[in-house]
Amino acid sequence: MEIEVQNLTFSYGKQPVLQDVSFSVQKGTLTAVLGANGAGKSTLFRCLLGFLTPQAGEIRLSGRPLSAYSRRETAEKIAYIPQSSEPIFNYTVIDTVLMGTTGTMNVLQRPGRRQQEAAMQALQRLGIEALAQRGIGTISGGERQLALIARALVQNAEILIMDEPTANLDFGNQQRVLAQIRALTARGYTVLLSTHNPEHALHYAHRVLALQGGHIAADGPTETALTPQLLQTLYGIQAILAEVPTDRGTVRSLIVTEDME
Ligand SMILES: Nc1ncnc2c1ncn2[C@@H]1O[C@H](COP(=O)(O)OP(=O)(O)OP(=O)(O)O)[C@@H](O)[C@H]1O
Repeated sequence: MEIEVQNLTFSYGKQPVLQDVSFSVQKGTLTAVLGANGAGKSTLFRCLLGFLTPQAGEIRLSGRPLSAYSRRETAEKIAYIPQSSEPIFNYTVIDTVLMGTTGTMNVLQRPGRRQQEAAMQALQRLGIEALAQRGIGTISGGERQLALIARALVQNAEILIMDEPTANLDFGNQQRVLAQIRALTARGYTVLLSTHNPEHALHYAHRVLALQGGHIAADGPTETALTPQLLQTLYGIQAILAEVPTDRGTVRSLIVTEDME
């Protein structure tokens, strides 16, 4: 197993956020983490990244306890990809990606040819190599999100943690970014991403992990775990899963049936 979480309990103060949470994630899979606002998705991610220390329980990455990893080893194993927002500095795309290599270098080292090549390769893998010399503030939100993913790829981490990677993206870029993320799992990357859009989980995720009230409300393959009952439990919304015929076969789609009047 790439990630194993056993009886994880975390609270910021007296208020427990995660209680006795256990799950495991296989290598090369895309897991969509669902849950209402405040359900604990980011908290779970911060625990997995070693930013927060749980009060109880254990996290294992590739069979080894996270607590046994040094900071550098953690950075080489697991990378965090934040939401794409307006950047403060207008670094070039390639320099932004190169920042991902700093964890693998000494403090005084500057990126060399090997790092430059790795950065270009990551841009190529995501189809945005033509943007290498553009300022990160002059490209679109979707392109910037892909650049942030490229930065995580050069970190050489096999596990990618993404906080709502499609927030702020238009409809087309949401699909393009998710398709690129899904393609990474076919290359052996393990991805956990949070999303507020269950359709994204339905179409792109191998697995769904849903949090509610500090506990796991669902955990399993998307086909079986993502049900109308789960959406009712998580969001208090009535929906049905419809089988829609398309020219590439039947596709499942969520339709909200709740009367919002
Ligand atoms: N630094 C903090 N100090 C105290 N409480 C916090 C802190 N960060 C989060 N919380 C609380 O912990 C709970 C879980 O927050 P978390 O950010 O993990 O939820 P989330 O599922 O990521 O939410 P969202 O979907 O709104 O981003 C919330 O009740 C939140 O108010």
